[in-house]
Amino acid sequence: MASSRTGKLVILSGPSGSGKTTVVRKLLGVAEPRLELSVSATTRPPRAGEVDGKDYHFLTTEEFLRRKAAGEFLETFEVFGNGYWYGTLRSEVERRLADGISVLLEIDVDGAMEIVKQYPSAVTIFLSPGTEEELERRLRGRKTESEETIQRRLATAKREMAAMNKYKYQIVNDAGAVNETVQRLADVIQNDSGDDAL
Ligand SMILES: Nc1nc2c(ncn2[C@@H]2O[C@H](COP(=O)(O)OP(=O)(O)O)[C@@H](O)[C@H]2O)c(=O)[nH]1
Ligand SMILES: Nc1ncnc2c1ncn2[C@@H]1O[C@H](COP(=O)(O)OP(=O)(O)O)[C@@H](O)[C@H]1O
Repeated sequence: MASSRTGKLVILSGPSGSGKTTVVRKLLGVAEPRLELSVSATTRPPRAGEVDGKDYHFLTTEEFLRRKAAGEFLETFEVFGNGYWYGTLRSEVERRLADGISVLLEIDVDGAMEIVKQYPSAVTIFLSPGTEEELERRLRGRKTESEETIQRRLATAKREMAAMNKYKYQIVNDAGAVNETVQRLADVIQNDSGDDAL
């Protein structure tokens, strides 16, 4: 039977390397009630092991801009100033919420604030890596980026950390404590009352 209640919209942000992908993978398995991930669209190339339609919808810039013009996105953002676009597709979010299924968005700070304007009761969570040193260690440990990209991401991280108090919840993903972080996320999402985020 379809639920008469709409699902919760959960927004998770945090600097690149804070551990979003790692904790979200585990969270989807344990969250109650059911939580599904919105797969974003991007024009950046896939990393080794990333699957189209699962990690992202990988689009050409032409296709991305065509769909943007057609109004298919809730928000779009050119994240690192390097020409790559990211965006949340309406088709990933609207139907599920109406069907009573909660949806998780893993998006950057600017995108998050755009969405909150449209969904003021969204559950907004900022994931922080603890310290700057820990963030740098994780970015280097992942071995997926060039030195230039790492430096750019560290600079962006400082700007993003400054926005953390715009989120309803702040969670530190302590080194070696992934399972604890996942549990805290699950608790926050389950217990949020739906009061407006701002
Ligand atoms: N605004 C917006 N940001 C997004 C979206 N999808 C991903 N991002 C953000 O884009 C940034 C870069 O993501 P990605 O290239 O996968 O790198 P990662 O953060 O290191 O995994 C991260 O801050 C994501 O949260 C989206 O649909 N909209
Ligand atoms: N709590 C943690 N302690 C130590 N390392 C972590 C923790 N969470 C994530 N990592 C590692 O840090 C790196 C960045 O995590 P990732 O999930 O890719 O971050 P993001 O999606 O935010 O960019 C990965 O190599 C991951 O295994």
